Amino acid sequence: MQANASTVTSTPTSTPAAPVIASDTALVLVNLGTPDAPTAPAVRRYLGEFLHDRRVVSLTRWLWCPLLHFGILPLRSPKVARKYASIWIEGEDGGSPLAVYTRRLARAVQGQLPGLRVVEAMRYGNPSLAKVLDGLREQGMARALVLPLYPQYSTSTTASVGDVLARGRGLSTRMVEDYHLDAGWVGAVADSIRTGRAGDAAPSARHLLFSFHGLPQRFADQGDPYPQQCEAGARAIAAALGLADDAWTLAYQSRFGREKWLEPSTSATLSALAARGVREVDVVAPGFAVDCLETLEEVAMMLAEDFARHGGRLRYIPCLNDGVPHARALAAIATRALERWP
Ligand SMILES: C=CC1=C(C)c2cc3[nH]c(cc4nc(cc5[nH]c(cc1n2)c(C)c5CCC(=O)O)C(CCC(=O)O)=C4C)c(C)c3C=C
Ligand SMILES: [Fe+2]
Ligand SMILES: [Fe+2]
Repeated sequence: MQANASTVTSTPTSTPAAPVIASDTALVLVNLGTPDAPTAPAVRRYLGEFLHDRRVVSLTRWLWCPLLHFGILPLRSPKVARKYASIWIEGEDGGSPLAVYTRRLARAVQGQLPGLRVVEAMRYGNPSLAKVLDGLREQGMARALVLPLYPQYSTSTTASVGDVLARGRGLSTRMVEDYHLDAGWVGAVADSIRTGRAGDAAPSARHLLFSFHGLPQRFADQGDPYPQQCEAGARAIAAALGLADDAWTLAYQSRFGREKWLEPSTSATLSALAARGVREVDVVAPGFAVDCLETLEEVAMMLAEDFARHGGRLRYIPCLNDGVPHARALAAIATRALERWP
């Protein structure tokens, strides 16, 4: 079988999904990946794989490998492991939130698409995308529609998933490139914000901060469409909520390393809002399909504590996770992509 990796961009439509029945086709939901345990060795394994990807860090290996192996991995892994421990989900179906919610989301999407095999995979760590594709081929599947759980396209994330597909795994593959303006997804995020604000006396009196994962500015300078897609998506969600321009702000979080990253940063934006006398802020993170270290620990814990020190109250609005609106939106995106795949 000839491997064939090509791409599909999601169109902004809310057409309901017609039932898909395809016994030789699988839908693979791919997320970034996460450690298998909240321990320094497990975090080191995961970060080691992630930070060796040239799509993520393109520095020459002569410079980067010594920095990574003798500085970043030994110093960062124990610190980050403690952060994971603070958000780890206990129990039989437990684990890192990113893994748990991705697993549950795949089950929820499977519930929406009974005629199709739906599986989850991770770009780094387990279950590895390459192994999942090999397993599907061994089970007799001929085609895999790959849906990276990144609403906005970036070379550091989406294109890196494409790299795995381009290596060829004996399956015919297609990838959904982005869905930042998909009407079903925009509506689901807007509804989650409405739900978060449901009990408020004056829901739109609170400021809404869209916090997206950041990226080195260099990526944007080289043509990565990520910031434009974050802006367009946030504008569409704000419009769906009927928010005035001064009722919301967009910012970027999770800076890593010394390079200049996209601005403004979420933490500087919160300080500026506090300085302006804004005391009530809702933070939503529509770049993250499911809750993870960057939302639960960085935003809902650390940034909320910082904002409280400024006298404010930060309310974190959870990601869409494994909720039915999310599963429906992704199922509709996948269905339309399959309809365009003869
Ligand atoms: C140069 C480094 C990084 C780039 C570029 C980057 C882009 C990027 N990342 C996400 C989504 C996630 N990142 C997560 C964790 C994370 N990200 C980086 C670095 C870069 N990310 C690091 C080092 C880490 C690990 C944590 C840490 O050490 O601080 C996660 C959470 C994973 C989890 O286990 O919960 C997500 C999700 C996007 C969408 C993106 C580009 C747009
Ligand atoms: Fe190395
Ligand atoms: Fe990241």
